[in-house]
Amino acid sequence: MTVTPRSTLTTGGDDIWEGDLTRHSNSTWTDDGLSSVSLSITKDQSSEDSSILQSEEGLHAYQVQSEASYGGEGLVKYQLQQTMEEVNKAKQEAYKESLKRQKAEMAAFEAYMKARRLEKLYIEEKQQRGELEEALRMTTLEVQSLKSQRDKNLEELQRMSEQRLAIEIQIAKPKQTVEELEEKLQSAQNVTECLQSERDALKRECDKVVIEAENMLKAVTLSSQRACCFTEFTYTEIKKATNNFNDSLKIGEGGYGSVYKGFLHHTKVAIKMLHPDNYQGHEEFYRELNVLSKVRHPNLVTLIGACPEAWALVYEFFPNGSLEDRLKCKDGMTPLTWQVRTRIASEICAALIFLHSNHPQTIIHGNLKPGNILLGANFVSKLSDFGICHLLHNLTNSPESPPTTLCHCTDPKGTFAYMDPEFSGELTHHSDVYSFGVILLQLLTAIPAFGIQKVVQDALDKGNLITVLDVLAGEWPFVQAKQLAHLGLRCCEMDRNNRPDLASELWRVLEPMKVSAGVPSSFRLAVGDSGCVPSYFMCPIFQEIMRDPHIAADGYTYEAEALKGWLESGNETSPMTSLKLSHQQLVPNHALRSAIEEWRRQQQQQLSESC
Ligand SMILES: Nc1ncnc2c1ncn2[C@@H]1O[C@H](COP(=O)(O)OP(=O)(O)OP(=O)(O)O)[C@@H](O)[C@H]1O
Repeated sequence: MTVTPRSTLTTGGDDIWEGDLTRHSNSTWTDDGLSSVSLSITKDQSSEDSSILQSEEGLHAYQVQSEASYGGEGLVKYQLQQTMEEVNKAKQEAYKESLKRQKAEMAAFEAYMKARRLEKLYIEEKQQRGELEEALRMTTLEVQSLKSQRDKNLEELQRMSEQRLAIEIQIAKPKQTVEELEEKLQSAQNVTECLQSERDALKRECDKVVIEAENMLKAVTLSSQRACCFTEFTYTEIKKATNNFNDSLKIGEGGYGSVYKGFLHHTKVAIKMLHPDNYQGHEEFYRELNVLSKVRHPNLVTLIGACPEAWALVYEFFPNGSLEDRLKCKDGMTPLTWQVRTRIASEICAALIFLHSNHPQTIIHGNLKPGNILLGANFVSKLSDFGICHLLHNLTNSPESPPTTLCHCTDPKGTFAYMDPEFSGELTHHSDVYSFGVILLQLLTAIPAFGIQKVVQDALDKGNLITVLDVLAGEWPFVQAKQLAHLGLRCCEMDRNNRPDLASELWRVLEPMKVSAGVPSSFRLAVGDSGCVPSYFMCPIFQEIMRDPHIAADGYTYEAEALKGWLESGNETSPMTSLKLSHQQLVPNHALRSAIEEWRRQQQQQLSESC
């Protein structure tokens, strides 16, 4: 290979090679350098050779000259030897020169190689520099774009802070308004509190006045009631009648208080004393007095009198206790026959129809249960305990038609198992129908009230009603018992509107049952006597409207004169039941008397109006 290097090599600006060389060599080049070198120097070879030639020519000239001068062989030889030595010397010199040149050549070559390596490095560096410059350019671009983004962000930030400032200003305004409003609210609250305390003071004053007025009204009512409806007893009389509230005379205990058996004016009575802890008792006292002094019915308990001083109510005494006691056969009491039970069902139904159709105020009993059905002589049943009953104004309905929509809003007060499950603060006549249904089922079965509907329903479904009928009642006529069971269950319907109507549905079934049960029919119930004299105003003996009604030992009310005559003529039995009377004392029936008088007044008024 022939290499012609450039005249000047520059690395980083430094000259590394100078000269003008022409060389022939048999060398092998690689990128890393020279692997083998075989150089022949052409330029100076000619001058070397010429000096050798020149030496040989000089030797020859010398030989000629010395042969000429000395003409002898020894001298020539000597001169030749001298010359040869010189030639050898010259050759050695030439050889040394050649070696020197070769060395210089090698140095030059090495320098060249170095220059090549440097050049390569330079190219690489240059390439790297280009790449770096490109990267730098890209980075610069990126930086510029980031800068512009940053500028934008800064602008946005600036805008946002301006907005924030504006919002803060806006917020500050409502805050101020809120503070102002709060101040106003506070002052309004202060005014309200002042007004409230004034109102409370006024309300207290008003309540006081109302209570005073009510008390005055009650006092007036009481005094007018005293005059015609009941006898007033003193506390001393009550105390004496109960033998100083002797426990042995206590016959019952209820929500209102204790009930004592007692003797007042030689008459056996039941005295209901208010329990000291019963704060609602005063209300109940007036309510019961109010109802029982105005409403009369043979199957409603008769109130004989009261002792307002002791909050005591005095009733006719019921020797046969309550229906509850009887159904439980308490203290070995003889059980009630199915006939008596049937009659009791019809009597209580009649009493309820009477209460519900009362005019102008419908009366909802609200606490119907066997404990509040008292049994007099011959087991005539009477509804008692009107302490929580409700009077609903019934101005639109006629006296005969029971109301369908009237209701009274109250807290639940009755006994749970007898309470209308639909009761949600509204008491209507349907509530009494429900309780009556439970009583009907109890008359049939004598089992506890709670869950009785399910027991009877199951028995009916299985066709074995007979298994749940109270065997102590005797042999129930099965068809009648089944009819009563169905009636009882219908009364206990959850939905009020599905319960039967007492007057149109129940009474139609119960009245014929009562007759077929063999109960004396001479004492007709008021139900259905529309336009006529109520049957219970009539004396069963004289068959006239009573003027001085009195209760006899058999529990029925007679005209006093008629019964006295009956007894004086030697009779010791009841004119109604033909059974022996336990005693011959008569208790005035004030309530019935005032009802008759009121009825008479109305009749006269109607008569004079029609004239
Ligand atoms: N006139 C009466 N003759 C005989 N016993 C009576 C008489 N009145 C009440 N009793 C008996 O006293 C018991 C309690 O009476 P009553 O139910 O009237 O009291 P109460 O305090 O009104 O009870 P509650 O409000 O819880 O029904 C009755 O179950 C009954 O056994």
